[in-house]
Amino acid sequence: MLWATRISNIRLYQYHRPFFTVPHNFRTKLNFSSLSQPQGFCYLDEDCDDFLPWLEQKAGAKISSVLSIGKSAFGRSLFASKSIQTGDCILKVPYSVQITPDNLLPEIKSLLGDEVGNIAKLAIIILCEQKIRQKSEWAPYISRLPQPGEMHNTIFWSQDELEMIRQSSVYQETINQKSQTENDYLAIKRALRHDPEILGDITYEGFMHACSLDFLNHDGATEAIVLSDEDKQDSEVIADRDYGPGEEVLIRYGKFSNATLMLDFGFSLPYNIHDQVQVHFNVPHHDLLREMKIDLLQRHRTPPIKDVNGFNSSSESFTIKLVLILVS
Ligand SMILES: C[S@@+](CC[C@H](N)C(=O)[O-])C[C@H]1O[C@@H](n2cnc3c(N)ncnc32)[C@H](O)[C@@H]1O
Repeated sequence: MLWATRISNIRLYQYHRPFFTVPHNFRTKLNFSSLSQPQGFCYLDEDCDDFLPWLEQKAGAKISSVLSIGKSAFGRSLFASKSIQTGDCILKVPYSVQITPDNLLPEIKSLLGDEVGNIAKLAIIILCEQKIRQKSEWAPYISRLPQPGEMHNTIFWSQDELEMIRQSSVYQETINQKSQTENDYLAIKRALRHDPEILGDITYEGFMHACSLDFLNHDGATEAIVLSDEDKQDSEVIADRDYGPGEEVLIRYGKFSNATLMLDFGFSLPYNIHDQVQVHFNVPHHDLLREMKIDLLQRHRTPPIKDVNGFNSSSESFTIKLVLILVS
């Protein structure tokens, strides 16, 4: 599902997805952007030649007449197949070909308690479809999902790798996310214990992988938007500028810091205009400069970008864009 993304506030790829796997309440405005390929490389992905025709047949409507699926340094990507003008609708995806928690089979839905959230429900759908392989009505999408080794979100990092970021807030967020995923997995196993064949031998690793499926390459520096229209029941992508044939077209997952991109999507950007660092300070009450330090921190803090992870803040935690050097 080349363009599927786990879209949370966005999420999703983010995540996140023609045939987006989208928790319904996560459907939101998407911003679409473009990065020209300075190296001019655009490899068409012949393995995906049948994907758009399949999707259009399923939707009973044209999805895009100006995009092709290709490969770039970011993996599978979208390219302009012909000239595109600013304001053109590049992509129109009816809700009917977007996987959402509503696609969960009623017999499974009725077994799950409220504690199972939308991302976990999407994971169950993906696992069920994977289980029936070519019989799945989503097979052309499911078979193109990234393989576990291709995913670099921090929840897939080994403990040794995580140790390298222990000082960062991403470390704790990763631990929290792992524990949430494990709780979801156990809740699902409990709920389906009387019908174990529904999911087959679902392992925690398989579940974790399905939970993280996102599809769409990201460029954070764009103001162009795509709207999901509840009345028209579709999601549209509007070009924010002109494109020449062969230029890569990217979506903005959200105004995400590198910490969030690393946590949720497994990459970070060298120049990220939305980057932020959350710093926890402990300014002791006996510190003679306490007031001055707190005042400095208050004045230079920046409102944290509200993103999908909701990195926790406390009165002693400040989100800054500038590096402050405090000398006591
Ligand atoms: C939603 S998928 C997009 C499709 C993906 N390229 C593929 O081959 O299936 C998201 C993944 O694409 C890659 N990606 C997307 N945007 C990127 C970027 N700006 N820089 C590096 N990797 C990116 C990351 O691996 C990310 O986890």
